[in-house]
Amino acid sequence: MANKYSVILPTYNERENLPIITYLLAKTFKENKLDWEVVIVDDNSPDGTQEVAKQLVKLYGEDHINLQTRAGKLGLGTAYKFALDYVKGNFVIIMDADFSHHPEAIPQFIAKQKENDYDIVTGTRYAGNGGVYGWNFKRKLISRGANFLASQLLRPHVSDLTGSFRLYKKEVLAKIIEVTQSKGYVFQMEMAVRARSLNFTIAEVPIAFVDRLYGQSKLGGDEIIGYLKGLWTLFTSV
Ligand SMILES: Nc1nc2c(ncn2[C@@H]2O[C@H](COP(=O)(O)OP(=O)(O)O[C@H]3O[C@H](CO)[C@@H](O)[C@H](O)[C@@H]3O)[C@@H](O)[C@H]2O)c(=O)[nH]1
Ligand SMILES: [Mg+2]
Repeated sequence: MANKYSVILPTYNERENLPIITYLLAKTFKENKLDWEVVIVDDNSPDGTQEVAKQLVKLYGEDHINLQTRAGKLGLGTAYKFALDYVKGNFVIIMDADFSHHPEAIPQFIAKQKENDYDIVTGTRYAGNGGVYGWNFKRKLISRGANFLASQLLRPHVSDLTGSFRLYKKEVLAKIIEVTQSKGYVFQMEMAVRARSLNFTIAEVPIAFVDRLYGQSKLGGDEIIGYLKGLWTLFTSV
């Protein structure tokens, strides 16, 4: 059976970004002759993201764009969990909808996965020629601090624990999600830690993370507190 790649795109107020990211995803998959779909999970964004998404379903067809909606903002972690039920591909790519994760890296993820039939390929900003562009000092410090804390407590096997541009075998993602409890941004870190305890193989691809062009980040104080709580729970339980 030929491989199919399902991209899960969680959206909250991504009206401007969604058409362009979808266009670039479609272009990348077509150019590389890959079977693809995008599962959009929109949490009733007040900016009208859903109206834009409905137009995209018409434009690209239901086979390629699957719009799923929830009644309100329920968090990034639960969006992936929710989307998994609708995924038709045997591989799943999770990424942000705001261009911080660029579709052009996807062929590299796929090539890396094939090198050794890896279970997971994760993008890293903190190894090789990876990097972060456009963030202010405070945001860089939060991300570095989150990774440093986690690296001290959890001795990770990946260089970017909080990044969220990743490729999974679908059944691997399902097994990890089954045992992952976090609801917010901390989800990414917990998934990487669970992947290790379940003995899945992980490879890394350096990525350039560029801050969003349109709209605002949804990372707030409550997410940071959620991260610290999640980190502590993992430290004391894994
Ligand atoms: N459906 C849904 N989508 C959400 C929610 N919260 C955020 N999103 C979507 O999730 C993606 C990431 O959100 P951003 O608000 O752009 O995150 P960021 O601050 O740029 O954070 C990035 O860096 C973090 C630290 O490295 C990452 O943990 C995070 O995943 C992301 O890559 C975007 O597509 C955004 O619309 C939510 O509650 N529900
Ligand atoms: Mg972002």
